[in-house]
This record gives sequence, structure tokens and C-alpha cells, in this order.
Amino acid sequence: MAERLITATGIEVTYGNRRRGGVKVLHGVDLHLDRGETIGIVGESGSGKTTLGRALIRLVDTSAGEIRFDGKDITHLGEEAMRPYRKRMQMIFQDPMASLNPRHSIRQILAGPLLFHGLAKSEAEADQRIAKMLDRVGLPSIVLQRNPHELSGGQRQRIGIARAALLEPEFVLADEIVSGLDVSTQAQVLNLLKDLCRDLGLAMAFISHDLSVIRAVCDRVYVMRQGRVEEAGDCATLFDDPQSAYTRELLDAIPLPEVDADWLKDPEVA
Ligand SMILES: Nc1ncnc2c1ncn2[C@@H]1O[C@H](COP(=O)(O)OP(=O)(O)OP(=O)(O)O)[C@@H](O)[C@H]1O
Repeated sequence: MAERLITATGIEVTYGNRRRGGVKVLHGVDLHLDRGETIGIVGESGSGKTTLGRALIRLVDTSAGEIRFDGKDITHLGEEAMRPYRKRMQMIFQDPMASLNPRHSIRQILAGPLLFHGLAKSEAEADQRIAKMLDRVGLPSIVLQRNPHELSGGQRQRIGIARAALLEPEFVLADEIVSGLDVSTQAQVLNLLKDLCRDLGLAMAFISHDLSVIRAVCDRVYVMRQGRVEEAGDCATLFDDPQSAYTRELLDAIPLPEVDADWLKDPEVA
């Protein structure tokens, strides 16, 4: 039986000063994720997708509810106690330009976290790991000497993925990571991510407003609306037979794929 990695129960998030009546943007969200599983979080703009994802990895505070990671209640752990979990849960950002230090070379960007978290004991060991990972994400070693702005959007996103995967996490949060890319680069990055998750046994929460992307990548999907889960279920079932009118509307809004045959390797999806 699949092993549960994350269980979130009754999650609420309130932005602003709660005593002065801050704004509650998540209202009692329940979510779970098994090891190796990929879930999608989808919904209209402002529905709370990013907030939910960040709450799962304790980047935003919850005002109610419980988050369990690998069986341990991490809801109220302080930063010190959270530290061992930080490496185990990684995030890939929407805009790698904003998350990659523009003054650092790609080599520095990849080596820094490896050395910080003690996954490499020396610069030489870090370089070995980085070389293997670069090969894995399909980038030439020449990019190591470059700075982020010298790479293409797709290459930068591969670096974001490599940086996360190098830390051997158990969970990755990917927030709108292909929305800035053209369709064929999107497909390449998504395939890379799918393969990595499978090979490394990674669990992933994949946030997107684009249902066709969710369908291509995820096992299960959570549909968010106004800070609540509107509908959740197995991806194929939910796409074929949505129960809520809101989900149906989102599905109706999916544009026809611009490229079909090569959109993704999986012919079911194309
Ligand atoms: N730091 C913040 N302070 C106050 N309100 C916030 C903050 N971040 C998000 N919000 C509000 O919380 C609500 C949910 O935002 P969130 O970014 O989680 O939604 P989303 O579904 O990811 O939206 P999008 O698809 O546009 O990124 C929105 O009303 C947003 O304006």
C-alpha cells in the first residue's frame, strides 16, 4: 500500500493582522499526498492555490488546522526544528529569474545548497553531483560558468529543477513553473519533471491554472475555489466526469492544444 507523506487537515490561512480581522483566504482545506504521487492544484486566479502550496511546506503560517509530514505534526515547528524538513521539501518557482541569484554563476547556484545541507562534503564532490544532475536535466556543462540571465527560460527552469532535485527531497512544490514558457518548451520541462519524479520516487504538488498541464502531469487533482476545495479526485475521472459546475467551467475553458502529436509522450494525453 502507498505510504502517506503529507496530510493537511482543516487548513486555514489568514493574511494580515488576525486581531484586526485579517483576511482569511483558506477555509478548512483537507489534502493528502502519498510518496511518489503527483497531485495537481488548480483553480481560478485568487482561489488560494499558491497559499495552500506554501502552507504545506510551512512558508506561510496557518491560523488553524494541522500539517503532517512523514507522520510528524509540523504545523507549529519553529524554524530551528523545521530545518531538517526544509531539505526534504523543495520548491520550484514560477519565475526562475527571481529565485536564482543574478550575480551568481549557475555552478555557485547549484553547489551552494549542496554544501550548506552537507550533501556534498567538498567542492569536488559537489561538482561531481552537479555534473551528473546537469546530464540528467539535459544541459551542457558550459552553462555552469554562465549567469542566470545568459540562459533561456527553459534552461533556467531546468536549473531550478536541478537545484531542487540535487537535494534529494521527498516532496517538491512546483508553482506555475511552465506558464512563462512556449508550448514545446513546456512539454519538454513537464516530461523532464515527470521522469525525475518517477525515477527518484518524488511526491509533487503541481500548481497550475492550466488544466491541460495538470492532466498531463498529475495522478490526482484538487480544484480550488475561493479558498475551499471545490472538488478532488483521480485525474482521469475528474476530467471525464466533473461533478461540480465550476470544474466543468474550468474544463470548458481549456483551449485546444496548439500542437497535438508531440505535446507529450503519453498518447493518452495528446
Ligand atoms: N501576502 C499576502 N497578503 C495578503 N493577501 C494575500 C497575500 N498573498 C495572497 N493574498 C490573497 O490571498 C488570496 C489567494 O491568493 P493566492 O495567490 O494563494 O491564489 P492563487 O490561486 O494562487 O492565485 P493566482 O493563480 O493568481 O496566483 C487572493 O485573494 C490574494 O489576493
